[in-house]
Amino acid sequence: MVPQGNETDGEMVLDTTTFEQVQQQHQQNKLVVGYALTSKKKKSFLQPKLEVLARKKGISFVSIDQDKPLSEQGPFDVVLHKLLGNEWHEVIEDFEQKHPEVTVLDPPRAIQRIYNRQSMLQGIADLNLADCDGMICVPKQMVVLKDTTSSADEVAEAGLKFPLVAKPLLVDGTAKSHQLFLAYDRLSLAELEPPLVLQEFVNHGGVLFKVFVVGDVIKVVRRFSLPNVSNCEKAKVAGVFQFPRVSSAAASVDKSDLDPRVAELPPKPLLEGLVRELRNRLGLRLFNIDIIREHGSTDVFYVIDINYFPGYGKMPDYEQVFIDFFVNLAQAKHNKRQSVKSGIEM
Ligand SMILES: Nc1ncnc2c1ncn2[C@@H]1O[C@H](COP(=O)(O)OP(=O)(O)OP(=O)(O)O)[C@@H](O)[C@H]1O
Ligand SMILES: O=P(O)(O)O[C@H]1[C@H](OP(=O)(O)O)[C@@H](OP(=O)(O)O)[C@@H](O)[C@@H](O)[C@@H]1OP(=O)(O)O
Ligand SMILES: [Mg+2]
Ligand SMILES: [Mg+2]
Repeated sequence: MVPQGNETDGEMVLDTTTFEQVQQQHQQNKLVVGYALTSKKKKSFLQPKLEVLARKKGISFVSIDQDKPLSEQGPFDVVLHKLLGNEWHEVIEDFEQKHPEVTVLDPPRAIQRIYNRQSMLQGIADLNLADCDGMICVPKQMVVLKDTTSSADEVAEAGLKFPLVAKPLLVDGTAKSHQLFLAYDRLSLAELEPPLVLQEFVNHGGVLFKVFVVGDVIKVVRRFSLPNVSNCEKAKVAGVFQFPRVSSAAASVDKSDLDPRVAELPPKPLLEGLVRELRNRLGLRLFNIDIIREHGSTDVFYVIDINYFPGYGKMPDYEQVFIDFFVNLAQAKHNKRQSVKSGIEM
């Protein structure tokens, strides 16, 4: 039996499958996906439509009990996880080592790399994307670990131009790690709280492209972003200003309301090349990339952010995309088992 969704205090509860039932499903060659997600993520991702489609394909979602040893639960074919804290990553890492037969989405070490806004973007500017109909850059940036007062000189030495976006260095899932500021001048840097990265603000016409990745599948949506900063504004304004979180709004932007030069999606070959390279380099299968087009250009793009297991509930058709993804995982596992078996029989 596949777990049934119940509404309790507005929250989906999907953990009614018993240990015996999980074992039974596993023996019947079905795919069992163990999940360890924050309640917010559980609610946005494990929606009823996903559950219905999954049930039809013999895929079941089973809640992982964080208070019990992971190895004593399941057996799982896939472990899907996004929780706060390093402790959890240690648990998953240990589990991965002991259970190489289980697909862990995704490996903690790979996730940790993009939870740091410095290592997140490292290497992107050097990717080999020739013949991909465009150019991928990253904004110039530097890390400030302690004293923001002395960082004004370092900013000048590094050749960074104001205004600068100040972003908390570590993304730890808290609201604070998404609290960004725009600093217009040297003096204002003293008001910022390290550790952070200071990144050049790139004018991009107020539209951002969210590129969602699920295994081999790529889906792009447009979101509103911050407007351009004019030269006049740069000359007149001083101080630091907190960013509104415009780009994580639930709704995508309608293309018809925008200047076509701004709204045009990045070329498909460029996105495919970028995602292929990033998937391999980062070792992640579930992530999204925030990309902006340099204002006035048609083919120069900047990667400004990468997120692990982002808000897929906002990706069109995410339910079917995930079902296909899981079905392919099950098929690949089956093929592997068969080839091992025939190897033994030969
Ligand atoms: N270098 C930049 N130049 C121009 N705009 C930027 C830049 N960096 C960030 N922004 C704007 O600020 C928003 C938030 O920045 P960023 O995506 O890095 O933060 P975040 O907290 O990781 O966001 P998310 O909710 O996507 O995880 C971007 O979506 C974009 O609108
Ligand atoms: O809040 P949403 O569900 O939309 O998802 C957001 C997600 O929050 P959640 O993982 O707690 O859900 C964020 O994760 P943390 O960095 O805070 O870990 C980050 O990935 C955002 O970029 C996602 O928004 P998106 O960029 O996809 O619009
Ligand atoms: Mg972002
Ligand atoms: Mg982010």
